[in-house]
Amino acid sequence: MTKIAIFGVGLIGGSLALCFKGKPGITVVGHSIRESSVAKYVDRGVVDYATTSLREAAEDADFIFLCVPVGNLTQYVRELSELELKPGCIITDVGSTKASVAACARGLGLKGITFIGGHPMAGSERSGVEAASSHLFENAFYVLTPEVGTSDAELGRLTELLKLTKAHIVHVHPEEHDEIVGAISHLPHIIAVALVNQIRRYHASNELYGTLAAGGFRDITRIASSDPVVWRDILVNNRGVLLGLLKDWQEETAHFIEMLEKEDGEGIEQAFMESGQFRSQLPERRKGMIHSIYECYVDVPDHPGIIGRIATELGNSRINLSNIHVIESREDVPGVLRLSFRTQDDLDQAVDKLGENGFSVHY
Ligand SMILES: NC(=O)c1ccc[n+]([C@@H]2O[C@H](COP(=O)([O-])OP(=O)(O)OC[C@H]3O[C@@H](n4cnc5c(N)ncnc54)[C@H](O)[C@@H]3O)[C@@H](O)[C@H]2O)c1
Ligand SMILES: O=C(O)C(=O)C[C@]1(C(=O)O)C=C[C@@H](O)C=C1
Repeated sequence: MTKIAIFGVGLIGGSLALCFKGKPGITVVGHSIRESSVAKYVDRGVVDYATTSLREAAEDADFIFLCVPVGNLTQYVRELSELELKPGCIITDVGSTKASVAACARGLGLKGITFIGGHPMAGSERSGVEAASSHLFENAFYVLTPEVGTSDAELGRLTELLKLTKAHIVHVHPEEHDEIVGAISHLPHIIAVALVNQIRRYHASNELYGTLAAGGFRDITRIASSDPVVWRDILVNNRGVLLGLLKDWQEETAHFIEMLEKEDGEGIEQAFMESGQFRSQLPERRKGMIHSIYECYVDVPDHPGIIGRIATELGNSRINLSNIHVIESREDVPGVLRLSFRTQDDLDQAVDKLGENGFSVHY
């Protein structure tokens, strides 16, 4: 029996657990520091069993996945290195930064066990085990950061196991990872949050800002709803890289200020042309968990029963709703529901159906 221990069964840990659980010869144990979380992991059927005991989860595990916020990773690697782990045990992590955890493991000079850093390039603005999905990693890239001394056999064992995620494994050096992922993931999160907070301030004196915010604003700001603690840790951990990237970002915005001051329409056109060309060349991710792509928003009067009514309308028409999320439910404003579907067809049918039933639906 292969025992896999998952520390932190949230969005990423829970999704990995779902990829492994129920596969022949595999037992998945979840670890949390909180009793209530342990019960939740088991209730939701994400793991075979769960415990708050670090020792019980780790001691006879073949693989240990650290899926806690980046700020807690090195502490776990240190604590695990002090335990009597199963010989050949592989410890890996899923943290969004790689240099610090790799340096920590390297510094410990682990004997009889191996640390291989990891980072699945898939996720969501949602968090917690409630958001976990066995499809999250399908067709995504999954970075591993093996060291010079990592044996091919150990790397092969982890790679073989990760086939269950249906992700594509790539090997990247930890420092190079942090530079690149800083640019394509961490910087965009900062920009999204800064933009939303800028508009939030304008909205405070005129609510039309929020009311009129449409597709463009929503498209660029989805990730501004990401988990504050997870992102605090990522940004603080990768601050060296990010400070450099933010200086470059200031240059980008300064360039726009200059073009606007000079009424340089040609320059603006050129900037849009170049960005559009580059973006269209990016490889398209044929995502397994496509539900987040097919979404619409429904304005709903704030009264009980409306979610049930919408779900029933769609169910009666055999339209498969994959997720429903209440975005705003204060008493003094109309609520907004975000409905997610797995296919464009389901989305189109839902928009028609809800429109026919008098709901105000928008993308
Ligand atoms: N969210 C994403 O899109 C994404 C994508 C790839 C990798 N990651 C990385 O995955 C890791 C987990 O992120 P997530 O999005 O699954 O977050 P999450 O909040 O959904 O899950 C985090 C888990 O860690 C536990 N936890 C929180 N604080 C803890 C602490 N102090 N000690 C022990 N456990 C603690 C939580 O109970 C939860 O089970 C992070 O390192 C993150 O950088 C996130
Ligand atoms: O799709 C999202 O919501 C994500 O934020 C996923 C995302 C990203 O920025 O692409 C976020 C953090 C990760 O470490 C990897 C992937």
